[in-house]
Amino acid sequence: MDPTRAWELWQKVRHQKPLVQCITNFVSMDIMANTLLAAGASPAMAHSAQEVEDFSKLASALLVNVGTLTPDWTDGMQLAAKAAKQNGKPWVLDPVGAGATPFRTKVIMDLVKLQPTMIRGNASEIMAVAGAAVQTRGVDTSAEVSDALQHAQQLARDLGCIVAVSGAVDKVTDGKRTLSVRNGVEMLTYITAAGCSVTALAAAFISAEPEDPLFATAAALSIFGLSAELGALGSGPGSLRVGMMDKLFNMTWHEAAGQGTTWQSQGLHITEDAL
Ligand SMILES: Nc1ncnc2c1ncn2[C@@H]1O[C@H](COP(=O)(O)OP(=O)(O)O)[C@@H](O)[C@H]1O
Ligand SMILES: Cc1ncsc1CCOP(=O)(O)O
Ligand SMILES: [Mg+2]
Repeated sequence: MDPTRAWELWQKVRHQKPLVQCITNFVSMDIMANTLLAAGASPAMAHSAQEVEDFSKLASALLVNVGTLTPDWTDGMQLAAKAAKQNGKPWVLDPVGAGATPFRTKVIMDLVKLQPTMIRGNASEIMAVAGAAVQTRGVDTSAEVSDALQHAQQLARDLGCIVAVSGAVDKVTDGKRTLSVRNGVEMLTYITAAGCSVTALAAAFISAEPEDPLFATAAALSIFGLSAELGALGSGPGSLRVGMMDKLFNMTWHEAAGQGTTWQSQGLHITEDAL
């Protein structure tokens, strides 16, 4: 696909500066908020059941992430998702560690019933949400994207939502069409909360392109991945975090289009899979 559309959507996000209401885990709060800010959105981390419904009126999108789950957070998650639906705001779910424990899986499946606009997880998380047999290790994947693809497509059809499976090549599907995103670096798997952050970025992108959440999700994954490619300084996860954040802030059109970089970057790389 021509990178122009993803780039223009990004500029729309920057122009609109959507407020993304984030109910997320303690590990990810900092990097997620900074990812949203660097890319041009506006984060607000607010999880109390006392205020999530009021926040929903202000926000352009909601992210729910179950990473560091405790029972006192689940009411806020449910209320926020219901309020987003009622207010016509997109909401996205990051089912961190789905399948790892019965408590976590039950909370996730109850949230899934509230019709998220998009679910993004790694391969084993998406397989667990789809009810497939998978041995979840924790929050990192124990499966390959190829193992999860058919489950993701079925899940998307069953729920009528977008499902994204991240990994070396990300797959984003509505159950009929599937997009592949070939951006990112393997070193991202050594940065905690990279997946959490890209899910939040997708919420921002979907709010700016609500009529095409499939493409908006792929665009967010592609931009996040390319920022990591261009920002990787080569020495390790610490510098990748910094370099990636800088590229989310200052990536140029030439870099997005894969032109004029000093190495072999192809730029934003989204393709549609053959049926
Ligand atoms: N092997 C890889 N090569 C390139 N990019 C990757 C790889 N694994 C994950 N990514 C990227 O890292 C980000 C987080 O994905 P992932 O590690 O699958 O999620 P999680 O952190 O939730 O387990 C995504 O943008 C994804 O595209
Ligand atoms: C390490 C950890 N533990 C609970 S949540 C969390 C962060 C997971 O982030 P990600 O799924 O993006 O790697
Ligand atoms: Mg994750």
